[in-house]
Amino acid sequence: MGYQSEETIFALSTGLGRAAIAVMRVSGPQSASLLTRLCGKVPLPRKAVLRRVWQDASVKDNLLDEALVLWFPGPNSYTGEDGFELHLHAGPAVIKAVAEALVAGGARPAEPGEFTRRAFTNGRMDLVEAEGIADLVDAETESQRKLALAQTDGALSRLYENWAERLKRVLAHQEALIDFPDEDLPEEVEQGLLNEIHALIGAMQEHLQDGKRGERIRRGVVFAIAGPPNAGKSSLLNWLADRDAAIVSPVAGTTRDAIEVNGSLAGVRVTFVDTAGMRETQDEIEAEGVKRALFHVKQADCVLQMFTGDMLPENVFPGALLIGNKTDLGPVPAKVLGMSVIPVSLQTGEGLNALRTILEQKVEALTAQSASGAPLLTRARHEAGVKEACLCLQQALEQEWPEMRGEELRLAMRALGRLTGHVGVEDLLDAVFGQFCIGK
Ligand SMILES: Nc1nc2c(c(=O)[nH]1)N(C=O)[C@@H](CNc1ccc(C(=O)N[C@@H](CCC(=O)O)C(=O)O)cc1)CN2
Ligand SMILES: Nc1nc2c(ncn2[C@@H]2O[C@H](COP(=O)(O)OP(=O)(O)OP(=O)(O)O)[C@@H](O)[C@H]2O)c(=O)[nH]1
Ligand SMILES: [Mg+2]
Repeated sequence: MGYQSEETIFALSTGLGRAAIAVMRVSGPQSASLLTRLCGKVPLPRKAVLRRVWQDASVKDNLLDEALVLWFPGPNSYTGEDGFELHLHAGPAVIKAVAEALVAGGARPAEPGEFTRRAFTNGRMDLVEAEGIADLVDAETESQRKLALAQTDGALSRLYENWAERLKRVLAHQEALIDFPDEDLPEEVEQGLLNEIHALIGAMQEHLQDGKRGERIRRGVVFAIAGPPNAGKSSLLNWLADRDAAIVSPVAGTTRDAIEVNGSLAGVRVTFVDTAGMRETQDEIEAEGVKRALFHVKQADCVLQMFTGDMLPENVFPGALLIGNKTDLGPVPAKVLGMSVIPVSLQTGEGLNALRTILEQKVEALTAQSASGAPLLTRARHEAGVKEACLCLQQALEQEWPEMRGEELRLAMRALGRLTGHVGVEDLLDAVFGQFCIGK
């Protein structure tokens, strides 16, 4: 059994704003007495019942609402402790009155992510699965949903746990070599151990090299739109956004600040960043805009490099897609510096369907799952942990002394343990759960 929380917490688990129903969620040791206080008695576990909700049901004082009530006794509930839900009429006054009744009964408002934090502390899920739940709540696209769901289901946890298991066996063999150096342990023990370390390093490197795919799906694929002034970059952004997000004008140097628009392509979340036209300029503000444009070009997963037939680019940004605009005014070459050009006219719409298809293909290529179907790396926290474990294993291979090798193996083990939250993560928890929304 995990620890027992002392405090009973509550939060509105459904969003604010006009709605029919609001779910008030409660968890902690005083749940049963609170539920009795508000509704008179505790219903059967997980059976929805319709009850009147009072400020104090024992004296039928001050009726607050009529609600659907669900009782979730621990330890098999979401949080692992006693809890209940009130499905209320979603008026702000109802919610406020019920919150006040809960406070009067001894509960306090929950911190962001506190329900899931309790689920973690009570051993209902590990840290990677908890992060998956936060991502599932935030998921806006189909690919984000699938990635997060796989993670809540433990696919990524199982990968990390499998490494930790294998490492534990390596460490046990290493300890045997330390404790019985002169005994006749078979030669194969040391060779087998080294082979396994190599295999683990290989698996970790493959996971890391699976690149930024998982992170791209989770955070969105970023396209930066760059090129000289007046090429039609803001016109392209507005077409992609399907609204007037950026100012379009015949004046060269119109856009200064980078303008970001979110959308979805091929079921993937994408961000398009329109930037200032790049040129030498005396204007201080425009120069700052150009600086920011270069920053976004560097950060982007793919650059949409725009130009027109009368000002061909002298160089191409790495991995860029070349877009030749204003075909209505004159032809653009089929190739520039050996690279194919996508001809379009934002004015007439010519070539835009083809462009959309190319962008969808690009997004698919940037986020494609590996053929093995192995779970993807999704967060910088995981990347750092796997990198650290991998580095320790590489250092273990370089140690002459068995004791030193053992130490590096233990450090690798610890790095993996911190990933899933099985060891020494107290310092991490505020950072992980602070990113959740209230009521989760
Ligand atoms: N109204 C409501 N909808 C919800 C949730 C919730 O807590 N409340 N969830 C929460 O995020 C998600 C579903 N997750 C859930 C997880 C466990 C249980 C549950 O009833 N557990 C049982 C034990 C089940 C068993 O082990 O057999 C229990 O509480 O006794 C319910 C929902 C999404 N939808
Ligand atoms: N004829 C024609 N004009 C276009 C086309 N696309 C954009 N324009 C015009 O070109 C001008 C510049 O367009 P913008 O989209 O503001 O260009 P920009 O690249 O964002 O320019 P800066 O922000 O100054 O760097 C505007 O007057 C647009 O209406 C096109 O395909 N054909
Ligand atoms: Mg512009």
